[in-house]
Amino acid sequence: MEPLVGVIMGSQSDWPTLQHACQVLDELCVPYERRVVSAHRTPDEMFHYAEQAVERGLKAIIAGAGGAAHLPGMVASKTMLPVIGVPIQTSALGGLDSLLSIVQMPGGVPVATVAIGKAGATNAGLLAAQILATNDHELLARLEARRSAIRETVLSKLDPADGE
Ligand SMILES: Nc1c(C(=O)O)ncn1[C@@H]1O[C@H](COP(=O)(O)O)[C@@H](O)[C@H]1O
Repeated sequence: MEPLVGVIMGSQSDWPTLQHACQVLDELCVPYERRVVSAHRTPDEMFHYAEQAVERGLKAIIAGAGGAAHLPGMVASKTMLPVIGVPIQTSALGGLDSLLSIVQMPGGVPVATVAIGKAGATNAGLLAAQILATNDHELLARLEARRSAIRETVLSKLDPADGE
């Protein structure tokens, strides 16, 4: 199946975080591709990737980067696809550097920014799936089932001291 979501990251070292977005897409049977591409280290390839994304059939891009995290914003500047930015946790500044680099886009070029790290990557996968589900009833049903399962888990553990 042709990929509908592009999962890109500034470095292979971001994979432990971005794999959580891919796990969600796998779980929901959303076809995706994954690739390392960097605004800083491979700028020409990054522009090419962003420029070709629509005509290659992608519907959303998840872009993770750490530190001076320019990748999501630069990709967003070169495509009309929705771009979801995932801030990578960093050892120097805890990921606040990544978060602020991604979230503070100038008006006119949006990046949908999620939380730092694993939970953010998971939500990025879900958000991409929810965008696709606006046009896919079966995917919507899978998302609803996943949400119901979360609800059931919480309801089954209402007493926080259960199991002590
Ligand atoms: N923020 C960016 C960009 C970019 O924004 O284009 N390219 C790489 N990086 C980040 O550099 C960090 C360290 O990378 P290395 O581990 O390869 O040194 C990674 O978190 C990556 O996302």
